[in-house]
Amino acid sequence: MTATATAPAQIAARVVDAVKVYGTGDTAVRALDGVSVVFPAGRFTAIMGPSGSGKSTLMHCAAGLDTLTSGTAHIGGTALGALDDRRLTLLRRDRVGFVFQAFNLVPTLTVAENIRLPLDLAGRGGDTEWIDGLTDVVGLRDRLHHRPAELSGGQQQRVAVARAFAGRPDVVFADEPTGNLDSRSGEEVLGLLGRAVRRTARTVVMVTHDPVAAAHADEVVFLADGRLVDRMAAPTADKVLDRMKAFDVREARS
Ligand SMILES: Nc1ncnc2c1ncn2[C@@H]1O[C@H](COP(=O)(O)OP(=O)(O)OP(=O)(O)O)[C@@H](O)[C@H]1O
Repeated sequence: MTATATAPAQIAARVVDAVKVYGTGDTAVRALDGVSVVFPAGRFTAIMGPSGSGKSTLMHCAAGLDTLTSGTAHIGGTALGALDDRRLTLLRRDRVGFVFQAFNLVPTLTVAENIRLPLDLAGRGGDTEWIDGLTDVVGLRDRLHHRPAELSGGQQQRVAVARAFAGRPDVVFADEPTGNLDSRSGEEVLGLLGRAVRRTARTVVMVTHDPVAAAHADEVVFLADGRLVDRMAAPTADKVLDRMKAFDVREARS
């Protein structure tokens, strides 16, 4: 499988001056406090930070699952704030893939049907070569006619990864994709996310709290208190862990 004429633009997704406030008055929480970040196309980026630092909020707002209080979010060249609900739903369906901790497969459909679901929902036929290639990347060729309940957790998440890439999205957002998996299955899923990025020239943005998971990314962005505080290229688990320990020290002092 190779990058095709539909390869995305150089920036897959970005937010600029992103502010997200939940609630009002005394109970208001400033989950994002002026975050600007670019997610380059064809790269695997991990979002890390302490609990409550705004990782999921950033992902949800960047993916069009939630709206910003102020600032802008773009997928490719499209400003999400300019879209009405219907166009936002279509954008999420056609240009964004999702992988969640809980797999979220349709239990009554086979593996093959689950993988093709985004294309079928969009009424897009064809693309057999692409789906075939994806099936090989995730190593599920001999399971295509099984149902999710007949698969291990790791296999189910591999189906979810293939489904996320099925519609050739501009960007795949993964929220703690290994949170429900043992470490071996988790490693497999992370390895295949990296392979999918390299082999298909697609883009992955992954939220994780696990330094070992983050080390699979090309780059890690660090959030603290709703702000972007650092970026790290070519991460290793040890380097990421050291950076996270600095947050713990700072929190312990404050
Ligand atoms: N729907 C909501 N209503 C009110 N506050 C919220 C809501 N969602 C998140 N928050 C608050 O916003 C802040 C950031 O939350 P967020 O879930 O984005 O952090 P996180 O870094 O993903 O945390 P974790 O690693 O624990 O999942 C937290 O203080 C959280 O309590």
